[in-house]
Amino acid sequence: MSLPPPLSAKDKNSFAYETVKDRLPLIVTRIVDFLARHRSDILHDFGEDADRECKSCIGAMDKLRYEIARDKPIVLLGDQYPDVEIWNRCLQDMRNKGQALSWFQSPWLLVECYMYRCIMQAFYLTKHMNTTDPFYEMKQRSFLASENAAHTLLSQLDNDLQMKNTEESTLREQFSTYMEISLWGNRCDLSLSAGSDSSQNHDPFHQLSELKQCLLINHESDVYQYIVKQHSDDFNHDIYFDLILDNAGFELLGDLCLADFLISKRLCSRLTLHLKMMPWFVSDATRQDLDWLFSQLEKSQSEIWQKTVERWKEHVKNGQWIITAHQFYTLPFDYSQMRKYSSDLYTSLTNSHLLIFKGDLNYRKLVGDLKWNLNDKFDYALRGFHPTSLVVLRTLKSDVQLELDEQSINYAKNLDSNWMVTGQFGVIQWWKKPDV
Ligand SMILES: O=P(O)(O)OC[C@H]1O[C@](O)(CO)[C@@H](O)[C@@H]1O
Ligand SMILES: [Mn+2]
Repeated sequence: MSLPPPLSAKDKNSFAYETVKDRLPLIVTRIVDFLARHRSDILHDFGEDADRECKSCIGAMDKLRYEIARDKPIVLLGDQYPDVEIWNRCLQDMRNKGQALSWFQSPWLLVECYMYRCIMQAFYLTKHMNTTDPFYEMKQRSFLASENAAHTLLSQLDNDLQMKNTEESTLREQFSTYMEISLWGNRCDLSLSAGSDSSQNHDPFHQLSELKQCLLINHESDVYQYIVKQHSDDFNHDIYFDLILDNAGFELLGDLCLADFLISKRLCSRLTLHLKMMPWFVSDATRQDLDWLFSQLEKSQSEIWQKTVERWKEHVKNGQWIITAHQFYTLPFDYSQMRKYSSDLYTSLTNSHLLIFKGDLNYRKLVGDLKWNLNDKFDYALRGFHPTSLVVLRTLKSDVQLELDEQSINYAKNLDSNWMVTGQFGVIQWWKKPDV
């Protein structure tokens, strides 16, 4: 199988170059700010030892920034986190094959993942800060600034779920609505804006019809037909879905609304939510972010928020929602390598009827972050990652996209010359596993 080369910052006209040159150092700078702001609290709460650790984290961030800017070699990791061995083996293998290992010369996916892993290494090497999430303030702030939109969303969900014996056409419409709410929530990510505001201020339902024109691929009805078929093939059997989550905050809220809708309307009987095991790409959701979101709903004055979180906790308690975080999602591999490096995860996904992947990074990993042509086939780009049928809900924030027709390309280009990287456009792209 001949494959295109990986996206890389060595190509000076690429978004990868811009990201490694400007965006990544800015993200590291924001962590220095974060640490500097909290240093006196850390000293006060945990003493001199912790203060020294805070200083060492600041030093590690400065060093990281310098090494990125100077295109220094990528070196092996040295903390005690359980994934170190696999990371180092990957880096060592690349070195043995004579591949360049530096910030601007290596594949973009590798260096971008490596940066977040290096950030966490600095924290993992401390005694007092090894559970600190350097992005938590940004994530929480962005959710709190989206409170009105969150209220509108949860009220509408409450209405829709109260409706009993929903007609088929209404159910179909509601399915589209929650898919699109989840999709456009992906505009609210913080790594693209290097952590500055990305809150949702508008009525999310109102915006949907307007946003239709930004939807460059819409396979919603294929997905719906597929789900209906799963039910009609065997009325009584259990239907399992997996939702591979992306960002915390308003995006996560929208994803949970979709997950709730799918369970409550019995479109599936069990849904597994996949989180990240460590802070990742600034805004990606961890278990702590999910717990924090639940606590915000619980302590709210709003009856609807409280009722919603009660229902969500019930889904977890009765096993209809399974919450998990696998190490694979924070390794530098793309999804075609999952079977080799995390066969347990791959096998569990083969038991699912539908995988819903959220966001840009998941898309990059599905297609290997390679320099595909816009009209290349999505099926081909998956390179054998075929555990089960899948759909991606993604806004475009990097210069890779598959199977886009000429008309849509021209349309988007005319509206915005940077159409591939601003998050303005989105796709709902579907791949069906062939029947055997
Ligand atoms: O949260 P998402 O949708 O995966 O987006 C993260 C994207 O933002 C960027 O970090 C911007 O640099 C991309 O590299 C990445 O693909
Ligand atoms: Mn993300």
